[in-house]
Amino acid sequence: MIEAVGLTKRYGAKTAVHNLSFQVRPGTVTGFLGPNGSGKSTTMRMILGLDTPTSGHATIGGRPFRQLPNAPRQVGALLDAKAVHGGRSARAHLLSLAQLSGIPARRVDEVLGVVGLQEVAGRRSKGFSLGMGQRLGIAAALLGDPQVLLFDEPVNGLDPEGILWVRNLMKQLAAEGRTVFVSSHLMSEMALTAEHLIVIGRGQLMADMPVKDFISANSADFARVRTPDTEPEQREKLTAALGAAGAQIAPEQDGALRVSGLPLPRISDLAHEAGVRLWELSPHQASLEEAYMRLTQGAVDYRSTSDARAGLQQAPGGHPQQFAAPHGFPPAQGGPVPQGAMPGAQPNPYAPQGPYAPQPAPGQGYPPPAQGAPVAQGPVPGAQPNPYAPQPPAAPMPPSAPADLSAPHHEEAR
Ligand SMILES: Nc1ncnc2c1ncn2[C@@H]1O[C@H](COP(=O)(O)OP(=O)(O)OP(=O)(O)O)[C@@H](O)[C@H]1O
Repeated sequence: MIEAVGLTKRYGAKTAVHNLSFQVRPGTVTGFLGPNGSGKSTTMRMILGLDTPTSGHATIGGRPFRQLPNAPRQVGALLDAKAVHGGRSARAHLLSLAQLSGIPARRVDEVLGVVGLQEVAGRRSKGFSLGMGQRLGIAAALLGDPQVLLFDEPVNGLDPEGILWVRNLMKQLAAEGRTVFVSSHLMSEMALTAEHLIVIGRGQLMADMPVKDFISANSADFARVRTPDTEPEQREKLTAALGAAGAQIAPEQDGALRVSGLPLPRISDLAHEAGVRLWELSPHQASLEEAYMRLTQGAVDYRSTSDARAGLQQAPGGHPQQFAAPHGFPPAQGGPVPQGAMPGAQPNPYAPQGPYAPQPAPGQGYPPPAQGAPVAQGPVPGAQPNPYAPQPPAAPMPPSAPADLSAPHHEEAR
């Protein structure tokens, strides 16, 4: 199990991680989500002993990473797939890591097979594509057959076949009882891979719960309701009846209505009472992506400005901006939801609310959005990109015992 207790990291005036506490349990894939710059990589680096917390601590199996006996046999990590000596072949790179950790050379060929790089094992890694580099990084993480695995954006640059492979690999590793902690920006992928989520925004915990609870806590279920296209007065009658009953209504681009706040049978009854025929009445649940956007929209540091050309796309009979989706929220199925166009419609049903809306830290408001470009990702000066590097004298590696990879997994790391 991985545990963070009150983890805080400040870089000068910048608080990258603030008082973060969570546990990552074995047996499930735990997704680690947050907008760019929210502190995911910093948190992972602190867990792996590559960054020192300003306060708080992180443990793996109850011990700080640097105090783990033979850490590479217990913990595997992919932080930066580019942190590889490009002049070495894939096999030579893995062999050098294996030798440092007392892992037998035969394991190198095993992991090359697992990640599908056998054919190119003799090629220098500097000629590798992004996806091949990711596979090599995953191979390095698996080398010690560890019980605890951390992956920072493992599907970066992978093609659909590669993404499916990573998904199945993560699930398989978790099904074997391992602790799997994986960050990603691909929400649809996380929805398929993770069972549990830890979401941070501006370095602070925003949610720690099963994926299904996260979606229902951060999304409003809604109904799509459609009246006969040929009879616009039916749509108006229904809108009035539903509005009077307390529903929130927003028109969808294809002419249907998005209705929330009323159960489906009640919508049906109200339509019946108003003498309105329905062509469609269907239940919808928001996706993980919608729920995530809704939760984190107040904690995004880097936003694109809208394209001036959008102003040229005049909506029929309306102002161009009426068709702009709320900031940071994807268009609903079937197209963007025009806001404020219907009488009685909620202008923005996606505004943060409820217990999971982001809150500033005590005594510390959210800092204003950072100016300028995001800090480039990659090896941070002074940080060690390779968790398998020999430990400093303060935390000496124990003598490398001849590895027996068929031995039972180390319980203390679980
Ligand atoms: N070595 C450093 N020095 C100064 N600031 C840093 C350093 N490392 C990270 N930061 C800052 O800390 C914040 C968190 O960065 P971090 O890389 O942990 O975020 P992230 O969630 O992993 O982002 P992304 O999703 O874009 O990879 C950012 O504002 C970043 O600029």
